[in-house]
This record gives sequence, C-alpha cells and structure tokens, in this order.
Amino acid sequence: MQKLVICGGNPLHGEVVISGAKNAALPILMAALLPSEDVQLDNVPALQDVRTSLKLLSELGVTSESLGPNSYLIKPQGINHHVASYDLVKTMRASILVLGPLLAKFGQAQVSLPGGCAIGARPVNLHIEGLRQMGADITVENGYINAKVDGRLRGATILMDMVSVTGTENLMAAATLADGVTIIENAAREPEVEDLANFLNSMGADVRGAGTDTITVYGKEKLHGGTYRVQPDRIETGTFLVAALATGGDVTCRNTDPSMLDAVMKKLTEAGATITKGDDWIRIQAAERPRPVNIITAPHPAFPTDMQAQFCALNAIADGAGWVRETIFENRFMHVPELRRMGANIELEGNTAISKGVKQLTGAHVMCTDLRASASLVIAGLVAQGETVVERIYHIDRGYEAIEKKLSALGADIKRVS
Ligand SMILES: CC(=O)N[C@H]1[C@@H](OP(=O)(O)OP(=O)(O)OC[C@H]2O[C@@H](n3ccc(=O)[nH]c3=O)[C@H](O)[C@@H]2O)O[C@H](CO)[C@@H](O)[C@@H]1O
Ligand SMILES: C=C(OP(=O)(O)O)C(=O)O
Repeated sequence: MQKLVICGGNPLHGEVVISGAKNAALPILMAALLPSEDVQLDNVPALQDVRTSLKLLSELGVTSESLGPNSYLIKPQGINHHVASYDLVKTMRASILVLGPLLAKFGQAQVSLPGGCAIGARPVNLHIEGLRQMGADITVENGYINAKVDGRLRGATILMDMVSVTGTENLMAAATLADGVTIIENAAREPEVEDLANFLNSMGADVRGAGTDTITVYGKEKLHGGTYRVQPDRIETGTFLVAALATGGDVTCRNTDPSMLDAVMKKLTEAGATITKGDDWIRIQAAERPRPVNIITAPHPAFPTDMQAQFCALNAIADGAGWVRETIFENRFMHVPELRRMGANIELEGNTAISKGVKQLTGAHVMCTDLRASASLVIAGLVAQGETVVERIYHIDRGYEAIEKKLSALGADIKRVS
C-alpha cells in the first residue's frame, strides 16, 4: 500500500495550479448520461473518484474517450443497463448521483444504498422522497434502491427538510427531463450545484435560481450534447492556502475562483494571513505564527465542512486556543486522534474540537480515515519536526490530484512510497 513520507519544516513558496472540482465533476459526469448526444468535459480532475465514475458509467453502457489528461468525450447513446452495483457505490458515495438522471431518462434505476461512512451515517432519504414526489415508485430492498416511473417524471414542488448538496443535484438533474415545472425549496447553494446547473443549461435544460435556496426547473423532452469546463476546486484551493499559512510560506493559487472562498479567506485573515486576489488567483502570505480561529461549519455560504479538518491542523500550531464546531456530519473528527499522535493538544467536546496550539508538532506514523482528514495530516506533516509517514492515502487520492507533486513544486519535502 502506498504512503506519503514527509519531512516537515519547509515553508511553501511559489505557484500552484488548481485542478477542476471533484464535487462538481462527479455530478456533471453522472448528468452526462442525460443528453442524447456526445458531451465533451474539460478541466476534469485526474482523481480516483473520477475513474470510479467513468467505470460506473461504462457499466451502464456509456463509453468515454480520453481527449487529454483532463478532458473526456462522454457518449451516452449506448446505455443498456440501469444498475449501479454495491461494488462501485461502496467506494464512492457520489454514485448516488446516477439515480436521478437514470430514472429521468429511462424510467428505471437500481442503485445500491451507499451506507454509512467514516464521517457519518449519510442517509439518502431526501433524494428518495423528492423523486417520489415527482411520481417515481421507489422501494428499498436488499440494500438497493429500486426506482421506476411510468412515462416521464412529473414536475413537483419539493421542500427539502435539510440542505443536501447531492440531494439537490440529483433532483435538479432529474427534473430537467420531467414533464412540467419542478421547484426545489431549501435547495443547497453550494457553487458545485451552480456548476451542475450551468452544465445542464449548456445542454438545453432550463434551470433557474441555482446558487439560491429556490431552484426552478422547466422540464424538457430531451437534452442535446455540448462542451463544458468544470469549475475550479475550492476545497483544493483552501487546502493549499492553509498549508501555505501553516508553514509560514507565500503561495499563489492559479486557475481558481476567489468568489467561492469568502468564508475560508475570512478565517485565514483572522489567523494572520495577508490575502490578495484577482479574478482567477489568490495569494496568501504568512507573517507570523498563525493565530487561533473559531469555526462553525454550515451550508454554503458559511464555512464548509470539507475545510474544517485542515483548520484543525492550523489551530494545532496556532498561538493560543481556538475551536472548530462541526454541524453537518456527526463523526467528522477522525483526524483529531491522529493529530494528537503528532503532539497536538486537542480536546473533543461533543461536536467541537478545542485546541490549545503547541509551538511544534513532531513527526509520527499516522493513518488517513477519510479524504479531508488526510489533508489535515499532510498539513501537520509539512510543519512537524522530523518525518511523518501518512498511511492509507487512497483516501487522499479520491480528491487531490497529484498532491505530492504540487507540494514538492512548492518546496515541500514529500514523496510517495510503495
Ligand atoms: C460529492 C459531494 O458533493 N460531496 C459533498 C456533499 O456531500 P453530500 O451531498 O452527501 O452531503 P449532504 O449535503 O447531502 O449532507 C448534509 C447533511 O444532510 C444529511 N442528509 C443528507 C441527505 C439525505 O437524504 N438525508 C440526510 O439526512 C447528511 O447526513 C448530512 O448530515 O456535501 C457535503 C456537505 O457540504 C460535503 O461534505 C461533501 O464533500
Ligand atoms: C466528503 C467528501 O466527499 P464525498 O461526499 O464524496 O465523500 C469531501 O469531498 O470532502
């Protein structure tokens, strides 16, 4: 099994090019089965989750052709199978995003229940309830969601009980081929939802209001093909910004979008960073030991849960006490015991991680438990004294393209070993 070996202590300096967003690319790939013509997707990140998505699509009968390292031609004409099996769904929860598009286009879908994962139970009841309101007949048996509808899904007004990102995306994508108008209330406002809406509209869909809490979709009989560029990854950007500040560096993230990162940049500034930005870049300069910050995760535009683990690593070395409260997932502090192995002084009280910053972390063997927990361990390794060995890095490869290469180019001493 591969590991990352990091010798900490080098401040990060230079420029890093940000990849396309995992959490935008995955729903877009699944929605690429909706049209009746080919779709070209650009700026698709080279990630394990993308390879899993292409495999899932290929099992359905979608063929894809690589047009370069980050571009694919998706050909949805050959779909002859409507089942997303447990073997693939268990490795990537976002597989659930195939449910809405398959049902809308073919009137049937069988998708394995994703089940719980390290960060929480993560049920999909809102996806199922919304599709039922659109006329689908859905049963859950033997670990599979079996969905069918006679004819087309029907437009409906759906009030979501909770804000759900993939729930909103599944219903929005399904609604593009429904008969009539669908209104999704209490919709997620995450930038990835907007990116999916823009992609759907580029194929002739009529989706309005994405980025607000009410999305209206005017259903069409069919969608056409096209070309679309996936938005930059705001979480990868945020991760590099935190790594730069933690190491006392000076880093510019290129090919990104600062408008998606207000809450993160606010906390970085509170932590003592100087931030400058342009339309598609952000520069962070560290001046002193980071100051501690207090964070509450919440749906966009508030602070993203996908960035809290990285800030736990930052607070661990900050000059004073700070806390991080997680309100989205019930078990998203798996990184804390690992950070403690490196000398961090962090206490867990319910859903809050309270940290008393230490001057120096020390290298240790640590283990990844989930994607962003892995990122926090890498950041801790970059600042720790001595060698840190990060194990089970398949988690990090789900969501960070060539992380060790990008960090090495910024001056980090990091290598991947088998
Ligand atoms: C592929 C992708 O885009 N993943 C992101 C997406 O996950 P995902 O879309 O799975 O997360 P949700 O927004 O759905 O989850 C938010 C909360 O709602 C709950 N819930 C959700 C659906 C449902 O049917 N019932 C229910 O109770 C969840 O358990 C969780 O407590 O948004 C999360 C929250 O920003 C991010 O951390 C993930 O990186
Ligand atoms: C939790 C995440 O992803 P997923 O929903 O795919 O597990 C993430 O991107 O941080």
